[in-house]
Amino acid sequence: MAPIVSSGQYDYDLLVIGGGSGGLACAKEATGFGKKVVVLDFVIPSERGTTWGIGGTCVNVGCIPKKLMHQAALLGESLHEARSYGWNVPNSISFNWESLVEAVQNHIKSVNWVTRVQLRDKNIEYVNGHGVFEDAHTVVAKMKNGKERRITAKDILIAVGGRPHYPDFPGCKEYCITSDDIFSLSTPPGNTLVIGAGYIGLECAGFLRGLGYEATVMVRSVILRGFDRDMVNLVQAEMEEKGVKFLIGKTPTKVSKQPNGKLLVEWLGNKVIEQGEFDTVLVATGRKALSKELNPLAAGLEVHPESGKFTVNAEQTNVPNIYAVGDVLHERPELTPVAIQAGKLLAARLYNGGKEHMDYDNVATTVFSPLEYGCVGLTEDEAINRFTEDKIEVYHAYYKPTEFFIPQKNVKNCYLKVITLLEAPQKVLGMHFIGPQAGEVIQGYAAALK
Ligand SMILES: Cc1cc2nc3c(=O)[nH]c(=O)nc-3n(C[C@H](O)[C@H](O)[C@H](O)COP(=O)(O)OP(=O)(O)OC[C@H]3O[C@@H](n4cnc5c(N)ncnc54)[C@H](O)[C@@H]3O)c2cc1C
Ligand SMILES: NC(=O)c1ccc[n+]([C@@H]2O[C@H](COP(=O)([O-])OP(=O)(O)OC[C@H]3O[C@@H](n4cnc5c(N)ncnc54)[C@H](O)[C@@H]3O)[C@@H](O)[C@H]2O)c1
Repeated sequence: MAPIVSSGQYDYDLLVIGGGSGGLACAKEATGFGKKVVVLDFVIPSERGTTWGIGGTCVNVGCIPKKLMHQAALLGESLHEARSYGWNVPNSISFNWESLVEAVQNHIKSVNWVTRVQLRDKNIEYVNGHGVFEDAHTVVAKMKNGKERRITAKDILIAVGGRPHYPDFPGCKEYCITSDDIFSLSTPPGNTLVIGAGYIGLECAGFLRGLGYEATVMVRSVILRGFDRDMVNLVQAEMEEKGVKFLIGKTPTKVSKQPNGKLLVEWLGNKVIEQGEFDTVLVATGRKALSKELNPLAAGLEVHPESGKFTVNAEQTNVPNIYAVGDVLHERPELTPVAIQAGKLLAARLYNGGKEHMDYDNVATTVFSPLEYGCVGLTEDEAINRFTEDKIEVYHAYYKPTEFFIPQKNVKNCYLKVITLLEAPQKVLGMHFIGPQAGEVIQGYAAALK
């Protein structure tokens, strides 16, 4: 392919900071419209020293390894169930953590490699450097070997995502791991305490238990804040039946290492300090945007004082030639399809006369708990608050997967809840589904709410 030349006074038409879901989607689309594009991607090692290749959070330390470990746990469950379907499964089935990590990491490396090939094929320049603003059209890429490169561009896209947040208590950064480390952990995690009861906390505790490890979730206030309460209760019930323990209303205060190598965790519960011993402590207390590391002031960029994220209007920041997509946006869902769609639509609007804007409402999402919970639209409480109770109708259905009966699996946590609006325009306001493959199923309904 002939090299693409930039159309103006700058080195590039578009400079993308962050080679993750949103940045790569926008870069690939823009180059398809004949624009000269450069992508900067750089991973600062985690507190434990973990690092990874191009592709961002989803590919390296997010959706992909998480989904693979979730699948490994489901397979273990199926192996045991297979006996009741006539399979002669030996009594001593064993699991090897190191083999799983190797398989997962090999898959990630293949995705990293394919991404680099795609960038080369599409004539997108990839710079493995950490981008820092010098002014609104100039970014300095700082390489691992200390070298620097000044790059100018007409448009700049910020797609730097975020990294795990560490709560402030003694021993946290020193002894705890995060989702950045779990998928490449070289030794089995053993008895694990997961601090935080959001998506990551429940998903990690779920697959660790499924792989045979003791797993405890420490919950500061509520499990899965913002999700439908009836459904969350079912997710919790299912996880407890599978052996996950929940410590509710507890806040961690200290982690220290014992002479035997175990981690002693202290927490505040019922006004007294309680404690427990674990092999691994995984912190999953939300994520922090990597916006301040960009030196945003140098470009005149404003960040939200509380979230530290960028507030945008149609993905445009307060500086007209600088845009942002993905996890770095204030009050937008931190989800891969959201980052990808926003990046693609932005490129189409900037470089191909596109008119379509990103719709951040009614985004389908799934919590990959052992029994998956997929949902789209409003929760029952949100629907009542918005429309009042007499204007909505809520349909409840227990769903009994036939395949659960032979191995005598509990069917009572499989559930479907649909919330509808009775008055015009009479529509579905929310759909919530817990059951096998809920993640795949619910995606198909996202469009139904439009
Ligand atoms: C454990 C886990 C599981 C998840 N599971 C799901 C899921 O099942 N489904 C789902 O939809 N979402 C999931 N997510 C969320 C999803 O991964 C993110 O929403 C998505 O990756 C955000 O994309 P992004 O482009 O905004 O940023 P990212 O994918 O995070 O990419 C940003 C990139 O920019 C790089 N970077 C940062 N600063 C700079 C800089 N100054 N210069 C150069 N490069 C820089 C980063 O190192 C990174 O490579 C999960 C997240 C985690 C942590
Ligand atoms: N399946 C998916 O789509 C998926 C999976 C994983 C992550 N994600 C995305 O990544 C984002 C981050 O996930 P997450 O689980 O880290 O965040 P989250 O915001 O979902 O949950 C954070 C949890 O930590 C708790 N917490 C916060 N500070 C604490 C403290 N100091 N002590 C104790 N508990 C504390 C919160 O109460 C909450 O329960 C999510 O918002 C989601 O958008 C999506």
